[in-house]
Amino acid sequence: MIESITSSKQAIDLENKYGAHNYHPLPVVLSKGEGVYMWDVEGKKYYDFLSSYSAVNQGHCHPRIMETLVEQAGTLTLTSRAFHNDVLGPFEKFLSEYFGYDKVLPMNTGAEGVETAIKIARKWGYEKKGIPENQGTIIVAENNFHGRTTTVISFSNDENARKNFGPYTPGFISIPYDDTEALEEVLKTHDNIIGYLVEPIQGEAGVYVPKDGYLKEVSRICKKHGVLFIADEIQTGIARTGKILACDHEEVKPDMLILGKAISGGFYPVSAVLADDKIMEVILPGQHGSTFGGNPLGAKVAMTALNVVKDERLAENAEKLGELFRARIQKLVDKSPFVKLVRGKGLLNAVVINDSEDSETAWNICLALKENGLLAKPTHGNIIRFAPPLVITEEQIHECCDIIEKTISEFKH
Ligand SMILES: Cc1ncc(COP(=O)(O)O)c(CNc2cccc(C(=O)O)c2)c1O
Repeated sequence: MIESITSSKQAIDLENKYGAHNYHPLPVVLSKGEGVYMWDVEGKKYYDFLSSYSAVNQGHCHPRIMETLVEQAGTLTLTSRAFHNDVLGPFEKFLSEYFGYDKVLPMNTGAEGVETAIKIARKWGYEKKGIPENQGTIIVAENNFHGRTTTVISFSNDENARKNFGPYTPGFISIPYDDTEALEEVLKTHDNIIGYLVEPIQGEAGVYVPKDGYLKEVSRICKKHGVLFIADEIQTGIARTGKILACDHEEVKPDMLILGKAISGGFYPVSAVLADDKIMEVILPGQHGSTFGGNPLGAKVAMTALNVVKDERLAENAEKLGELFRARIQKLVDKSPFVKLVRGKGLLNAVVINDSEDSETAWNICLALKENGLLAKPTHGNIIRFAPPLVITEEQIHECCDIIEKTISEFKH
């Protein structure tokens, strides 16, 4: 029997009783989404300022993507890779040309994309670079977030994400983020380095935007030492930061590109690893894959979702309205005791609340924002991420800044 929900409390009670408690959501139960808006079970309307962690850049239930989903869902959803189908090839060509790589390996979730990139990079290290088998090392950045699988949390330094999930996968070394001297030092003092896996902007760590030129320098150093620059653009990609890719701000092309989230506009899990032939050719039949990887339904949805990004000039909109957002919130920084700073790129922004890491202030401000019709959530402790769908208008950004200003100016500890 499927229980129909008539109240938010009823939904939350069901989750508490029957669901694993692996999240701590804000106390709101959503039942409808459209563009930049979501509605809860009681019919209250909200601005979505999280976009499902940048998976809904095109806005909720985008009509063009929905039409593609419905049409393909009634035609052919899944063949497995045991057989060909008439969508995968066109999808792989479309994605390769859209991002400028020779080949694509399609998967489903972001973490699967990261795991896939690690496997390909390792194989390249052993078979192309001549690193002794099982002795390869991939450099990662401290405070990284690349997903929740066992290998990925093995190189996390977030104790909450890794404690009691061991034994951990070896073969990773951490360096400080936004520190190219540390990268160069590791490359000079360690053998068997395969590559550097890094987020162009660290999202979960709290929207840490590196110094201008960081990515260009990372690319130069990796080339100089013959190691792979592996960019995880799962959260920063697909127009979120004001360019199609965050790497585009510095006109660098990573050796391996990992995509997910908004590649399919929030309709269907699609992720992908892109690389040129000299890297991707190390993967031979039977060496990697997934039941749903590259399926016709997800592939068709992703092509429409990516066309929407360009047709609706979402990167340009993110660039313009991101500047406007930060300028408005900066005024708040100047006058409110609660707001320490605002930072970000395009429409990936965060506000650092003027309180200790372990305070409840950021959480309580998000509760107050919810009451005022805007949904956002702290990334860590005292940092609130603000990331609306990229279809937001100038008028809506101003209305949201009004809500944020009102909420913070009325906020009492
Ligand atoms: C940079 C980056 N890389 C990999 C992942 C993993 O993607 P998947 O979640 O699709 O496996 C992310 C995901 N980012 C992210 C951010 C906040 C919460 C959550 C969550 O697991 O609820 C995920 C991410 O932000």
